[in-house]
Amino acid sequence: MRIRFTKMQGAGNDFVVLDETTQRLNLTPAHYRFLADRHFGVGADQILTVRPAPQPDVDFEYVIHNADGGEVEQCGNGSRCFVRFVREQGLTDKTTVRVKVHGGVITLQEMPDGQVTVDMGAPVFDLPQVPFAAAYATAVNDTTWQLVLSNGDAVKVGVVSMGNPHAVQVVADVDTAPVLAQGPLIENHAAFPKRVNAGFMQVLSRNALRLRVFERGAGETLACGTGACAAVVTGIRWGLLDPCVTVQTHGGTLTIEWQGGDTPVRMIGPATTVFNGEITIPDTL
Ligand SMILES: N[C@@H](CCC[C@H](N)C(=O)O)C(=O)O
Repeated sequence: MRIRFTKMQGAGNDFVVLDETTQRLNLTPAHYRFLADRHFGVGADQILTVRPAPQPDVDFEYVIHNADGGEVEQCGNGSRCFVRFVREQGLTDKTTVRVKVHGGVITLQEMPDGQVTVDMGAPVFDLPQVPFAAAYATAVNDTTWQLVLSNGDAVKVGVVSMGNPHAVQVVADVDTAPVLAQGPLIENHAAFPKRVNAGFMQVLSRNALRLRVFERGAGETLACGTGACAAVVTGIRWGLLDPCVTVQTHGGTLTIEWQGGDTPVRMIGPATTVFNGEITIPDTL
């Protein structure tokens, strides 16, 4: 099967974007893994598939698959690339677009300077909704949990859903933080029945932090948009951050705003088309 795709990136978190607005491609998890493969396919952290609106109050739906082929609920950097894609491909001329993803409905706005602003909705702390199984952790206080990892490390995390699950910890220095050692152990910890994205944040000031995220189903990425939202929300709850924070990642900078409570998290960041292409998916997959 030969398919067209667009390669995009947002702060270095990279995507293969597929257009299913007129016809379904009927791809399998093996096909998504092939597209994401950096040696045999195109290479991407996630595959984004754009579909027609499934309900009257949105403009489109898009579906997210991680590099491991699993379908997930939300993708912050991907959502900015999604809106750039539908505008560049002539699928809409709106600058404000509402889209349904598995994790809810989000609103995106392309700004005159090319940045994209996303209303990510309110963070969810209700443990069953994250989902988080508290029986496998120890409560430190109302907003902090201690997890014991299978290598014996004990880590203190904030747990939040931004449509997808996140566990965030504070580290002294992201450059030396044990992201690759602890990331997979946190991702697969029994407290997270759907696995989790593991964030490591270094607080620089009340308005700036550095962040690395070991993503569920993708490993460490250059940036994670929902991870940036989760880190800022956690830092605000812990009294470390003010409502507007610059998040520095290995792939670029995002601005995250949250006024607390049930208010939505706002994310501002870049979205770039890298190239358009065609690829043959082997029949053997
Ligand atoms: N890179 C994304 C998050 C993609 C999904 C995540 N790996 C998950 O499994 O929830 C972002 O920018 O938010």
